[in-house]
Order: sequence, then C-alpha cells, then structure tokens
Amino acid sequence: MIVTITPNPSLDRTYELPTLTPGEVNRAAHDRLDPGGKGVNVSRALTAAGHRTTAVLPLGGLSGGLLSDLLRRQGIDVAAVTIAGDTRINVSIAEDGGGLTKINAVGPELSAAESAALLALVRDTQRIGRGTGNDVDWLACCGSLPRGLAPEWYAQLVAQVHSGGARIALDTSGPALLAALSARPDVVKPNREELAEAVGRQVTTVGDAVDAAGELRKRGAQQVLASLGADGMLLIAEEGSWFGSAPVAVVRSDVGAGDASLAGFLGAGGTGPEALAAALAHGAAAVQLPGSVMPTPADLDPAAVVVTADIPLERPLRG
Ligand SMILES: O=P(O)(O)OC[C@@]1(O)O[C@H](CO)[C@@H](O)[C@@H]1O
Repeated sequence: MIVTITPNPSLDRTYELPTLTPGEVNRAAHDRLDPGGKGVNVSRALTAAGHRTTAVLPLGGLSGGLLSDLLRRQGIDVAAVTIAGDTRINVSIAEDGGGLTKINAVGPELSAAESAALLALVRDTQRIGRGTGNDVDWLACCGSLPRGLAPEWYAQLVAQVHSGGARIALDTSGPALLAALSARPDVVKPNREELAEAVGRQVTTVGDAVDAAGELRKRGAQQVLASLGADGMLLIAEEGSWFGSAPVAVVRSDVGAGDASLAGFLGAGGTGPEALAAALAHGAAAVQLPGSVMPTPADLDPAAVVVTADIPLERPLRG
C-alpha cells in the first residue's frame, strides 16, 4: 500500500466565475470545498483508482475536523496527529478559459512535540502494515513544510522510511527539496519552476529540464519525474530517460493535477515508461475536472498519451 504524508494540509475552497475583476465584489457562479494538500490529493487519487492508501497528517481546530470528515466521507483512511493550531484554508479563483488565482495560507506552526509525533506516526503506520498484507511499498511526502518544521525534516523522514524498508517519493520545493536530496529519495517530482529554482538557472527548453533533472540525480535523487505543464513530463532515471505528453483541449482547473500525476505514477509501480504514461493520463484527466477533483479510471484516456525515449531536447517550453 501507499502511505502519504502532508505536513501542511488544507481545506481547498474554489470559486468559479467567468472573469475575476480585482478590487471589486465578484460573484461566483459555482463554489466547492475539497480536502487539500498535496499528499492528501495523492491519497484521494489513489483511492479513486482503487488502491489502498493511508493519509498521515496533522489536524487542528474546526477546519481540521471538517477536513477529517470530508476525507472519511470519501473513504480515505486517515492517521492524524492532533495539533493546537488550526488547519489552513486555501482559496482558488478559477476563471472561464483556464485562468487561476490561488491564495495559500501559511498554516499553523507545529511545536517540537507535534513535529516528532508526526514522524512517529509515519513510523507506526509503516510498522503496523508490515507482514499483514498491508506492507507499505511507497511513502509519498508532499507539499510545503509548515512553520516549526526545519527544512531538514523531509531528509529525516526519507532516512526513517528507508530504514523501515519502503521507497519514498518527494514532492516539495526550495530548501526542503535541496536538504532531502542527499538522503536519496527514490523519486522527486519538481515542476519547471521548482527545477529552475533548485539548479539556480532558467529552464526554457526540454533539454534544460533534462540537464536540471540530471543535476538533481547527481545530488542524490534516484529518479526525477519532472512536470512541464502543458508541454508534458520527463522521467530521468538510472535505467533510462523518457519524455511524454498528453494533449488536453480545455483546461478547467490545474489545482492538484501534479498530485494526480504522482498518484498515477506510484499506482503504476513508480518506475519506467509505463508509470510515466500513467502519470500523464492522470494529470491530463485532472485538469479537465473542477477544483481539485481527482480522476477515476473512467476519466482516463490512455490512448491520448505518447511516451518516447527520443527526447525533443531543443523544444522550447511554453509559458
Ligand atoms: O502550500 P503547498 O503545500 O505547496 O500546496 C498546497 C496546495 O496548493 O497544493 C495542492 C495542489 O497541489 C492543493 O490542494 C493545496 O491547496
């Protein structure tokens, strides 16, 4: 089974409207509330695809209670540390035609005891599964670190999870990503901006992304699954390198699309071109759904996915 950990989860409130007019009262045509946070979304997508998963997370306040209820209603197994602070609420404003404005709250500050309790809960979840048919194959740790957790927190987690015998997928950015690389995560999943930030130079072509991913591998990442938005995804690993794309006619909301991709990748084994194709199919399906709704197998169109080892290095990236 696949365990996810989201140290800074959220309730995601989405407002859909034709056009956002800043500085005025805008009235939404539709609104929705989804459980959020990157690891939470990975668990939602895995559950939608019929995989066993547990979402480990800190929860606090009324918002934390609501997040827990929403997850249980969606049939997601939750293992939570109760914290003193309030779980954050993030807001997305989705305009017709694909424009998206997102405001992510900073979230609660975790105490040293709460931070240690979270690491202990991951260890227990991994230990309890062992030998019961629920062995943890992968642990996906995703999203920003809340205040109170040092940038090295993910590095500590990678070492702990490896010593318990599971593989680890890491989707984070900035100092937390850089600090975790030397602990040799099995896969990291940066987007184009995160790749550029990590290597300290611009990424304007597919070839630039390949070079940046190669640098992350040199610094310790075993595989790099890089999402390049509408241009596709790259998988750079010891066994080989592949590029893939999955064209989408109309983007409705790309919130959580990267999380859906990671779920597709891990659900398909977490290595090789078939897993990359599954990641692309999940990401393409997710952007066509409202808010951060995660795709079910019926939403996927695997025939639209193209994966090749012949990487178009010179191709410029859009946007
Ligand atoms: O602030 P972070 O942790 O970087 O990102 C949080 C978040 O934007 O990521 C998910 C989409 O990937 C949303 O559910 C959530 O609101």
